[in-house]
Amino acid sequence: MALLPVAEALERLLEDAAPLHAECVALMDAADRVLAEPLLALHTQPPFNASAMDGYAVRAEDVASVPARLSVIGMAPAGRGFAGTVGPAQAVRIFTGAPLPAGADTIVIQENVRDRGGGSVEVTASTVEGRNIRRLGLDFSKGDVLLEKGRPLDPAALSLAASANHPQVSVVKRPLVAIIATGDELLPPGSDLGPDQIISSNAYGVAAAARSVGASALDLGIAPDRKEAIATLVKQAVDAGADVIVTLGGASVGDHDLVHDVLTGEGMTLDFWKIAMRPGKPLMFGRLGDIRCIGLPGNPVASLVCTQLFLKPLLARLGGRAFRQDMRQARLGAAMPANDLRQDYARAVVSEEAGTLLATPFGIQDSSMLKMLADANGLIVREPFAPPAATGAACSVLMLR
Ligand SMILES: Nc1nc2c(c(=O)[nH]1)N[C@H]1C(S)=C(S)[C@@H](COP(=O)(O)OP(=O)(O)OC[C@H]3O[C@@H](n4cnc5c(N)ncnc54)[C@H](O)[C@@H]3O)O[C@H]1N2
Ligand code: MOO
Repeated sequence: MALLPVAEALERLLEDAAPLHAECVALMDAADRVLAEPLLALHTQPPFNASAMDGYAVRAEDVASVPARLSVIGMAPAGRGFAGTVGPAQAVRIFTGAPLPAGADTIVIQENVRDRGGGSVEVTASTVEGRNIRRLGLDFSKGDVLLEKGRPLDPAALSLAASANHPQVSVVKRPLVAIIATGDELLPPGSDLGPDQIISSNAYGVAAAARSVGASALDLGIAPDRKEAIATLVKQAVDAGADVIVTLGGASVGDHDLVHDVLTGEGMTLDFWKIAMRPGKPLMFGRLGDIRCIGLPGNPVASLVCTQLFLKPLLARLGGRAFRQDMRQARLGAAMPANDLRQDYARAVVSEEAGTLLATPFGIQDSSMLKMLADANGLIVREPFAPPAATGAACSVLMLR
């Protein structure tokens, strides 16, 4: 099978990826979820003309010239409006958030009022009509579209939804990604390693990357290199309702690379396998009914680079979220040799020097080396067959953090 260009692979992966179905969640549990439909105001806010200050509700004409004597005829705290009407030379003691009493048109702040005793006050500074009043509907009116479909529910959006009287909201289901590691040599962190064994690391980074774009991750553990063992975990993933099954390792061409056979045996239709990319060549993609299956290469760096390039955009799309790689233009901090047919993603340290980004690739780019990936903050992207590039040449960088 010829190696598929990266852009084409991504296009095929995302081809019909649309937001998953909607579900209703309580507003208190809706943080960072994505609205599945526009959110409309169920009422008008404020629902009445309200005082914006602590002070006195008055008629502007009574305080046009100061000092002005007024008699206080009642009180209006927030939550308990004054039932009567403010007449000439009268005032109502009022507090922030209380409804404006009938007859009053202005709030004088208490700092500008002196208590004269016997229910009488003196206004010491003139106030323009309508001052310190929050008008009915100042914030929004019933029926207004307050938040668009696709909006992630950040703190301001959540409080707005609450103030528009929504106890729950319709949000896009979080995509569920089930992760299956494969390999006889793998043991979980914390194990005593035998002579032929290594620690299984890939699932941790893949799960974290999935969660960073709003997906839920289900780690199904490690299957040894036996078809039945891998098939058992694939069935568990299906039973768990996974939207995406990610396998780790076993995607290449070795005799123990069984993932393809198992997945097709379970009914997967292969879309593509092997792409023109380094690291990440053995990437596999197929569909098992509605479930998307991504076979990530076992080499740890390859699995995380493919996660960044393919899994994150897919999960974001299924979760109704926008996703964009953070691409920057930089100068090379070291010369790079001519490239072959695979698009290269070279781990690099990107720093800013006098307003220009400098991207310096690590000398060794072995795709087993996690320390170097953790030390890198960007990937220099080199097109297939790119000619040698000198220090200082322009380059594209995909920022990782
Ligand atoms: N003859 C060829 N050999 C290889 C090719 C090739 O084209 N022809 N491709 C190489 C490339 S590129 C990669 S990447 C690897 C990927 O192969 P697999 O996806 O089949 O991965 P495995 O063979 O299972 O494992 C490779 C490597 O990674 C380690 N590994 C696997 N899973 C994990 C895990 N969950 N956590 C940590 N490390 C893991 C595994 O022990 C191996 O060392 O194939 C090349 N070979
Ligand atoms: O994906 Mo493999 O590790 O290209 O190196």
